[in-house]
Amino acid sequence: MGNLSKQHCEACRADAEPASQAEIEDYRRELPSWEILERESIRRLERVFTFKNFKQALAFTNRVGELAEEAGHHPALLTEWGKVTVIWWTHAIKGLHKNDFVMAAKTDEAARTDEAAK
Ligand SMILES: C[C@H](O)[C@H](O)[C@H]1CNC2=NC(N)=NC(=O)C2=N1
Repeated sequence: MGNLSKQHCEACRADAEPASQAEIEDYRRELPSWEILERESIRRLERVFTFKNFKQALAFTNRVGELAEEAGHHPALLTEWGKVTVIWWTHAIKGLHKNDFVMAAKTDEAARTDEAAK
């Protein structure tokens, strides 16, 4: 297990460097369940978490929302019955920054300590 989840987000600035391909490959070794998808010409990190019901999915959504507020870095969250889709990207650079990988690792950690998440 690496240390991405223990790191902190830097301020999101429009002139921030996007993650390089080599960095992305390196970070993804710690994030095997995340996919990189391109939507509307923006690369994003996406993972689906599953739950037994809507209530557990909503509780996890709120936990991820708290992490986002603590970090000042915010995901797209789609809460459905038994399922939460979490998508990270950096609005300021319309792409992937190290912050997104740090937040994906924090999301995984939240799921690991959440009995209900699969
Ligand atoms: C002012 C405020 O910190 C910025 O607008 C932050 C808020 N949260 C953010 N979240 C994400 N994912 N990308 C950003 O560029 C971003 N910018």
